[in-house]
Amino acid sequence: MGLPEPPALGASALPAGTYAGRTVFVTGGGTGLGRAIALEFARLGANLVVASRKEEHLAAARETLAETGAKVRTVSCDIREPEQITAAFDAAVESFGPPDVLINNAAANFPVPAEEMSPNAWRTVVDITLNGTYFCAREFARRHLAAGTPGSIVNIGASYAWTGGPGFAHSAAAKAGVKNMVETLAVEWGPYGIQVNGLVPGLFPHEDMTADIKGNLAGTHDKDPCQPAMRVGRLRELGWAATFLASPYARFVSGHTLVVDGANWQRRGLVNPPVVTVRQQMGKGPFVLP
Ligand SMILES: CCCCCCCCCCC/C=C/C(=O)SCCNC(=O)CCNC(=O)[C@H](O)C(C)(C)COP(=O)(O)OP(=O)(O)OC[C@H]1O[C@@H](n2cnc3c(N)ncnc32)[C@H](O)[C@@H]1OP(=O)(O)O
Ligand SMILES: NC(=O)C1=CN([C@@H]2O[C@H](COP(=O)(O)OP(=O)(O)OC[C@H]3O[C@@H](n4cnc5c(N)ncnc54)[C@H](OP(=O)(O)O)[C@@H]3O)[C@@H](O)[C@H]2O)C=CC1
Repeated sequence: MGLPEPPALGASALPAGTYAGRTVFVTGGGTGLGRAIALEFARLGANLVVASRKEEHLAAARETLAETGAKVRTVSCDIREPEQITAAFDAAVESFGPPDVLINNAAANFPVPAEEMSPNAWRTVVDITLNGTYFCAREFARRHLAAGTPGSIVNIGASYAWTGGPGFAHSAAAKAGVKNMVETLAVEWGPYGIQVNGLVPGLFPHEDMTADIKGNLAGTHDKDPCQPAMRVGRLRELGWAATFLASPYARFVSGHTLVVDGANWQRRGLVNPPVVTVRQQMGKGPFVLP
């Protein structure tokens, strides 16, 4: 049986118009989970700013969000580059005024055994996932602190921030940093009216997943018997959690990271199954020095 299915797409726990007149800035909002999150804010009346590198992804955001009637601005931006982030926020202000909410969703990841990872591969994932998240939060907060206005930040994380992530050493370390940053920044910026929270998706397969990750998920299906929920996450479930965390109904929630994964990260057996190395899971032979 597993956990019941959620209400249908289009339903909402929050009152209609909760975000009317508000602007939400979503990094990586043209694909997968970022687009699903942006969609839920749009349904609740927000203006959306979507920032990422690729025009095809920005076009996808415009197309999806247009269906809701929301006003949308897309901006080309690599979050590794602080000056591009400043320019993206300037563009947001030009269209709608200062963003009220920042969804730090953009990230990078690919499975690779730690011993095979190049220094540049490590740096790239940490630079996008950890540094880029901080640079965006910094830009958002500086503007609010200078103006004396409140705001809300939601950083998208991953449960291997707590558990470690064999096969994803770079991303797991970066996400641990992201979770820790939530706790620090919530305290530093709370006195100025800025909430900072984390939101951790469990397994939410989607069409935009990179080939590497899709390939490794080939055996996973909708009613996933490997998870306590006996199913994977529905994209709207993450969108609903994000709209709640950033809403007026969650004003006293700050410094918290909410896990939306049907308890998958808590799963343990009475007896451990045999260890299968990351190399075996990825179909690789023994490591040899190049
Ligand atoms: C093993 C079991 C698997 C189970 C599956 C479970 C899956 C659950 C995952 C749940 C958590 C998910 C977290 C996520 O973050 S999902 C988000 C993923 N989305 C993306 O990553 C989108 C953005 N990604 C990218 O743009 C690119 O993939 C990249 C991160 C590589 C950045 O692109 P950029 O153009 O800046 O970088 P380069 O192509 O120049 O590459 C930089 C270095 O990285 C090396 N590299 C790239 N890909 C791989 C790879 N697949 N394996 C090893 N190394 C890789 C590349 O060679 C460069 O290094 P060098 O210069 O040294 O060659
Ligand atoms: N899907 C899942 O099951 C899980 C996802 N997560 C987290 O959820 C979030 C979304 O993941 P998901 O939707 O699956 O992944 P996607 O690969 O679909 O999305 C990643 C997004 O990040 C953007 N991005 C990547 N690098 C940069 C950059 N340097 N500058 C700006 N934007 C960038 C990409 O856009 P562009 O290429 O246009 O730059 C893309 O839209 C991530 O934080 C991920 O770690 C966590 C656990 C599980």
